[in-house]
Amino acid sequence: MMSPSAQTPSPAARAHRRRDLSGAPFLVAARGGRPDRLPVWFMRQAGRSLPEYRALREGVQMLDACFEPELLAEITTQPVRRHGVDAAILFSDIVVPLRAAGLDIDIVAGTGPVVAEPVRSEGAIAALPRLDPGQVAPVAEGVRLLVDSLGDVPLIGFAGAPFTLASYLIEGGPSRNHEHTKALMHSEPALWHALADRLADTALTFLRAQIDAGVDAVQLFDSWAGALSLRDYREFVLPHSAKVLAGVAEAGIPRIHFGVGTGELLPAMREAGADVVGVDWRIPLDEAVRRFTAHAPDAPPPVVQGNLDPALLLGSWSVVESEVRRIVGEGRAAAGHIVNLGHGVLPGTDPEVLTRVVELVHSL
Ligand SMILES: Cc1c2[nH]c(c1CCC(=O)O)Cc1[nH]c(c(CCC(=O)O)c1C)Cc1[nH]c(c(CCC(=O)O)c1C)Cc1[nH]c(c(C)c1CCC(=O)O)C2
Repeated sequence: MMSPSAQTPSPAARAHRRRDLSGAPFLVAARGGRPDRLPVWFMRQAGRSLPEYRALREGVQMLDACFEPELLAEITTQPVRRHGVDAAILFSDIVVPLRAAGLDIDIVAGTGPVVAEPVRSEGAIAALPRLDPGQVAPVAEGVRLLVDSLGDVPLIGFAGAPFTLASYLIEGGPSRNHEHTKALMHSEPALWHALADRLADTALTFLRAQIDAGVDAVQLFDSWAGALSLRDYREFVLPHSAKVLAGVAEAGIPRIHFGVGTGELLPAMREAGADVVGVDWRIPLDEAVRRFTAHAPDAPPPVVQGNLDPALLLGSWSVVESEVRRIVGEGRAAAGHIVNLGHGVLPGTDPEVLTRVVELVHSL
């Protein structure tokens, strides 16, 4: 058995490990092209909707699973094998880098991330541990296993954006109104910016580790940004998300930026530096394109991802089919369209329905 250093190529060598999948439909569309078939994948495609996921996770804590290379690689691969999607997304979580850095944060099943001590003071922010790339080495190892095993299916890495991460830390767990976060943002802006900047650095370190290990694209999840006004988003959030997206630009791989309830924020989210913007189900894709173009007429034509309402997958197939056809039609207004849901797969979703959506999209 070679020593780890002999097995682990240098970051430069690892960066060259990236597969040449430039012809893959997901990457062609992400770069604003028209592939020979419409690409489709699903946010949270790995997860409790799959019996094989539930079997594998039996008795394994969520965050422990995220630090076991072979396990996270298998979980990532399950939806690719079952549905024939055009991209894999790394099985991880937005709180993984915080846990890796030593923060006392956990995931409560059915609820989400919970921190022992909400982060609301200058001292608590200063005490936040900084992430060392070595602390996410098991995730990077999982990426390398996937790069070697996924064949021509691109692998998407991801991180949580500063605002969404900050909300979990400040609120102490999931929050409907993010009131403590907004209060701190407005009453102690210097403190807010210090926290958001620290979280931007954490996201950057986590993404760079995934990129060096060979992911083909990255997605920045700012899931809860839709809670903000455009004014607050631009003042308090955009600069920090922009730091993350700019920080990974040199890798030359597509950067997807996504949030929920972001209809008013979409042009600003693209301005933050995204190559692709993920759109939720509340706004038609052609309307989203109109907003991008109105906001930045001289920018390159936008690439969009989405935007089927995940809840519809639990209803009748005839509705799903007509909605997918509508979304594909509206997506033609963009330079490139990656079909996806408008948010993650809901746990009670029948996996067969997801497979049928892939077949339908590939037939259009
Ligand atoms: C907000 C957010 C989180 N984590 C994430 C986000 C942004 C994506 C989104 O908005 O849906 C990122 C994430 N977390 C997970 C994925 C799936 C990755 C993949 O499909 O391979 C993704 C993309 C695994 C997970 N992360 C989590 C699960 C459920 C854990 C389980 O299996 O019990 C999974 C599969 C836990 C988690 N983690 C988080 C929440 C809110 C929850 C609870 C979800 C629930 O219980 O309904 C925080």
